Amino acid sequence: MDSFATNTAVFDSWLHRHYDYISDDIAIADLRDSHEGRGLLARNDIQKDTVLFRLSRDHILNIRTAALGKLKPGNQEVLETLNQWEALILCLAYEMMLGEESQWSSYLAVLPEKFNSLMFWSSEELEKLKPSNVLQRIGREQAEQMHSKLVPEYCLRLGSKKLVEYLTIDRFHKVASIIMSYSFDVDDPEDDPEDDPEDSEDQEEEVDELEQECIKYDGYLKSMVPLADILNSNTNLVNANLSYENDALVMTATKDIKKGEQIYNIYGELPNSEILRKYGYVELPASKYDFAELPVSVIKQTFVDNYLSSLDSKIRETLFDKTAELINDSDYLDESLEDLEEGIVLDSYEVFADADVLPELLLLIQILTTCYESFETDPKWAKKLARSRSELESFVNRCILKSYQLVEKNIITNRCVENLNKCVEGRIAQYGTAQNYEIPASYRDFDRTELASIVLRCEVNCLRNVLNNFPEKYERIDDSKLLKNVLKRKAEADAQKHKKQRT
Ligand SMILES: C[S@@+](CC[C@H](N)C(=O)[O-])C[C@H]1O[C@@H](n2cnc3c(N)ncnc32)[C@H](O)[C@@H]1O
Repeated sequence: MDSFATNTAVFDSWLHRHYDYISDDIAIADLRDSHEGRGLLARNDIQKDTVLFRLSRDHILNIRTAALGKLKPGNQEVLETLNQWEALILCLAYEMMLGEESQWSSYLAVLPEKFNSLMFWSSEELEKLKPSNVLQRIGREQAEQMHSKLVPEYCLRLGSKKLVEYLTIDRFHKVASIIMSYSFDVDDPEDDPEDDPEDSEDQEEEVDELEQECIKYDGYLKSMVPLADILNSNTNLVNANLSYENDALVMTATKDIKKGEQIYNIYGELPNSEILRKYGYVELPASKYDFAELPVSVIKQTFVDNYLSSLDSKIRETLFDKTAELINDSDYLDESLEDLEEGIVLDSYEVFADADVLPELLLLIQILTTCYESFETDPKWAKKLARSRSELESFVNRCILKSYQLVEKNIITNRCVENLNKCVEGRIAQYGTAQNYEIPASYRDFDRTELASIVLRCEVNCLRNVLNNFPEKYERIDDSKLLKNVLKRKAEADAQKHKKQRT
């Protein structure tokens, strides 16, 4: 037996000694051949709704059960002032430091030592993921800040000098990555809703944002759940679900499962970029929840490049920035779109594989199209607007109003669709050769270049979907009527001016 198999066997016997119930129809399997590490397989046919295993809350690892929480009186309270990540990192690192002495040593032995998640990619490797926005979500700096907050101060407050030495930055990244890919957010049975500051108006103002970020007020505990975390994930093949009962956690089959089939959980409705970032693998041929992102910078470039070519590029950029700022500050949109707290001008817009274009993206493009088609009718006037905020404001507000009234009724103009497509094409062009990468049909031991190419190609597919399958629910109309409407006042003012000049 190699150490992989020995560790599995020791873990399996630990599970059978400690857990309330484990069905004989499931077994931990060695899936290294298909590059999935360990996983859970069905040994016999399993019917939908069958309980696969049940484990008591005493055997999950979190601040309430971990040795660090019991090391000295008051540790529970100190841990509760931290956020979920900080507290569980300290608790899990402490168990790892204890090694054989840890109550979870058989479990710790089956946790990974090597990682493919993005935190462990070099900067050259990360370059291969350009232009995906996933690069903005790696969080190395935040992790380093967290490390300097916890080590040495909190290790010492919790009474462990040894943990200061043990928890080097490299170990910290490993422990954090294990938590990222293995932990569950389990409701906290000890949570007293009365303690929740959001429920008490008097307390609400006293508790500042930082304090609210601590475990005390969360109502759940980030926890390591042995066996539940042996399940691999598949957004398309998911056939099991973990539910939380009062004193136990229960894994149940959500579909009929055939003998020999793998039992899959789902780690979240995540696109391949996020699956790679957090878990270090990708799904083939795609995740059910894939999306790409259309940055507002691409929208700006598209409008700046395609309109008002007779004006200086600086003026064109200023005009876009001011127009976008006015759309962002619009009181009318604020009131009309109560659900959209952040407004419609975002840093980027998610473009999903199999869903409609986000309504806020469509509305933004329709408003910009109405503004820019109007500007194009009189570039000199547009140049003047770039300098006069009040004049630009009243015109942009008119475009907002008229565009909103259309989009609200699922009507958009032909030019709006053209502009949306140009923005999407502009984004696709940023993917360079990844546009044509062929996603392999089956899993093999992908290197990081291949993993990056798969993520990029999945994003391109989402973008192409907009070009090829624009939702039919939108009626398309010619732009002329809308333009005439928004330009009515300008036309009247222009006519007045001409009249004056003639007399
Ligand atoms: C919660 S663990 C699942 C158990 C894990 N396979 C193990 O051997 O410990 C999550 C990790 O499993 C692997 N994994 C999960 N689902 C996978 C899949 N569909 N394909 C490949 N690897 C997967 C990834 O390495 C991921 O970081």
